[in-house]
Amino acid sequence: MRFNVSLDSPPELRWAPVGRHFDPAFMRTVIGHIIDSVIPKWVHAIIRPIAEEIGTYIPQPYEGEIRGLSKIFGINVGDGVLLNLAYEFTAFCTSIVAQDKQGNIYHGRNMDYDFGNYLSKITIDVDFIKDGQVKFKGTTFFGYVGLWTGQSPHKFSISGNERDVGAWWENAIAAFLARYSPASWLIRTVLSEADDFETAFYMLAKIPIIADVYYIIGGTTPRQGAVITRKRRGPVDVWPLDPLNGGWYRVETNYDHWISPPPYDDRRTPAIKALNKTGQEHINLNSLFQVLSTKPVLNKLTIYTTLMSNADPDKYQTFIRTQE
Ligand SMILES: CCCCCCCCCCCCCCCC(=O)NCCO
Repeated sequence: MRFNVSLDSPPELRWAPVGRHFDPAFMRTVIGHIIDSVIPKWVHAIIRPIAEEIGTYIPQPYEGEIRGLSKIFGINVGDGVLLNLAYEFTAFCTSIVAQDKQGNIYHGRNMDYDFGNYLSKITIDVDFIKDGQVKFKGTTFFGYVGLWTGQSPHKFSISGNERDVGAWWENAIAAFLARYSPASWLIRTVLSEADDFETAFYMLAKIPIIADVYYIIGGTTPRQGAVITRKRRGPVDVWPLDPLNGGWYRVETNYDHWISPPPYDDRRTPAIKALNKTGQEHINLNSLFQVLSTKPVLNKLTIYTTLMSNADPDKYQTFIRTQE
């Protein structure tokens, strides 16, 4: 499903046209289920009242959008905030950035997460419109205002993958109260504000965030692609494309690239094998889709696959993948 969201409308009102396509009762079922499963009871009890004071802690447009969405769904705004901070160790994603022989950059990602039976029904592609133009695109679960996947047309694309966060809530809430950005909000902020690949890269590497993450960025010209491994206050590692030395792609799952993935969750090796079999001369959005469809890169938790080619933004496309 693809929707337009107008950045020229006030944040509190801009999601209302999308809301008309979803049943609020179904949304409340999804929200209740995820809150009960994901948010520790102690976090819910302590943070919900704080989260209700959202104007104090949350910058625009996120504050207004979460307030507006909570009204549409008929839920407590504190719950709306908490769900928008959700960042889970059960998220197992794969992102790939690759360059073909002509220097074109392709970027794809699988979003693997629990609750696929619900979340596949509220996965949406959004064109964020400013002054009649698409300012940026993104893929999200309706109600989740951050972006884990998005593109600034003709400039760059970004995906985010979870980095081992363990029991992250405590530190994340502390960092949030110190006004660090949630990792998915930083992706959206960069899509909205960065004028070029270099600025986007710098912002993703440097701006403080509330939890560790991998940012995968692709550009429009040769060698514009990298995996940025982040801790809260800055970069741990930057792993750029290096096509002249065989590095025509980078695969990031949920483990530091310089460490072997655990044998019980090795999606990296099958992805690398599939990319090598494809070859740089045959990489394009179709073959990238095939790589992202190789098991276990594609697995029972995969909710969606998004494909992006920044020089050709009309090709931005998301496929729902939920498996039986
Ligand atoms: C204002 C109401 C909010 C309603 C939100 C409804 C659905 C939200 C579902 C939240 C799911 C969070 C997904 C995060 C996955 C993740 O951490 N990915 C890490 C990157 O791969």
